[in-house]
Amino acid sequence: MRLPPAILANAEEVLREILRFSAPADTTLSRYFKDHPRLGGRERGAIAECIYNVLRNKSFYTDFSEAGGGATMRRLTLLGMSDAVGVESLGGLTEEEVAWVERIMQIDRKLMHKSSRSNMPKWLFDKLVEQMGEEETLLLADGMNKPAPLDLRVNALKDNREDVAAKLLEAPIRSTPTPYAPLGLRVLQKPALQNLPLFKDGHIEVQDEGSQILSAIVGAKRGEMVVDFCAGAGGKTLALGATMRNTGRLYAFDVSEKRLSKLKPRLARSGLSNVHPVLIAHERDAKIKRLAGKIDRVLVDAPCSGLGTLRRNPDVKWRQQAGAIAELQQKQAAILDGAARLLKGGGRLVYATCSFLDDENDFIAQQFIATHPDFELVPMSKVLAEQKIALEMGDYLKLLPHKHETDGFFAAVFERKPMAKKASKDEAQDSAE
Ligand SMILES: C[S@@+](CC[C@H](N)C(=O)[O-])C[C@H]1O[C@@H](n2cnc3c(N)ncnc32)[C@H](O)[C@@H]1O
Repeated sequence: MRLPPAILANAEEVLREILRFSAPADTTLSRYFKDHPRLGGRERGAIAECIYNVLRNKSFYTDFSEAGGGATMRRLTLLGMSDAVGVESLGGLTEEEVAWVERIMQIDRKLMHKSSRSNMPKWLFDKLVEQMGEEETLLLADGMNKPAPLDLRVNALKDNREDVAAKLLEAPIRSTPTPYAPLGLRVLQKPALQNLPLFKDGHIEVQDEGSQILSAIVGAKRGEMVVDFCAGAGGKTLALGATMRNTGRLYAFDVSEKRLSKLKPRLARSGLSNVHPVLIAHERDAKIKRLAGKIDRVLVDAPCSGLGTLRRNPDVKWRQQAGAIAELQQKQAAILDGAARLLKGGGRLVYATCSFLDDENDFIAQQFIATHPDFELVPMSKVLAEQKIALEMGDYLKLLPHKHETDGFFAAVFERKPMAKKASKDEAQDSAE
């Protein structure tokens, strides 16, 4: 059955708003659906897919939508919808529009100019070509333009991967073990999980395999003192707490009360009682100073451009500005420096981002080592071997969708050298402040 013509008008209306890029696309879309309760499930699905198609393929679509007659926004919507449901499923199109869409759909996208083919803003395309070459940039762009699969992490406190897979199958939801993360399951469809007892009782959490790997390389152990410095809504906190088998102390710091408040219901489901959420004002907060030199492991999942999550949030590449990266770098370095003070001798500091830009990754890691002689880099190959994760990496973790089928993630691990007597005394004084 064809979709009613009004759906195109709805999609065009919300697309116009989203392309102003004044708010994240998913926020605008949810609000639009709330304001239009009469839209049914199929219509909502088609509109959402149309919007995400436009965000993923904006350069390609725009090249063709700006030429010819008719309003550009209508043409963008037509292309997004046709890629979503097929032009034959759209009601209310003129013959001319159908012919135009069919013509565009037949174009071999590989023949387009490389920058358009990448569907990225020019500054980002140029930066990536400089960083990894043109061929790799296009592969990355293609990988980032595919929707992400749905990954789950099994809560080892409550269940194991095999049993969860069997229980999911009863639902019936088919899943396969993730290739690298030991507790991950990749779900082959996109089912609603919220009402499943497995979810409500905290046996599973939704978490990209990359994020699970990142939590694993922190290497948190039973009885340790651990800090998740930028905990947000606690995706990685929950994984760390379970790795610690609900023992020791795990501090979840963040400057955002709103984000930390989202951790609470997740904590309740998870069964963890070793987690202590702490709202901090900034990375030099007195609450942090009290713990200086006392912590075994610190994860800094730093605020970043978020470009590694383009599979889920394709609007990020259009919303992010080239100039914002320098500002982020300053913040990243400051947070890392603040977090480093927490570690005891022999303790490990993990710096992570969900970005694939060297500026936010290698650069920050190298700058940290150059300015912190009391730390040394632990090669990622060593860290991964310790965790028995079968991934080949050099000094750093660099996960990319076209290579590992995960979001884009970066991580570097530093170990604090055993502290000299004087340094320990200084830290003790710090912590007394
Ligand atoms: C990439 S997000 C963290 C995501 C989270 N770890 C997770 O797994 O869901 C970065 C977080 O850093 C927080 N943040 C920003 N500035 C900070 C600061 N100075 N100290 C601590 N956290 C900060 C942000 O509020 C945000 O929640």
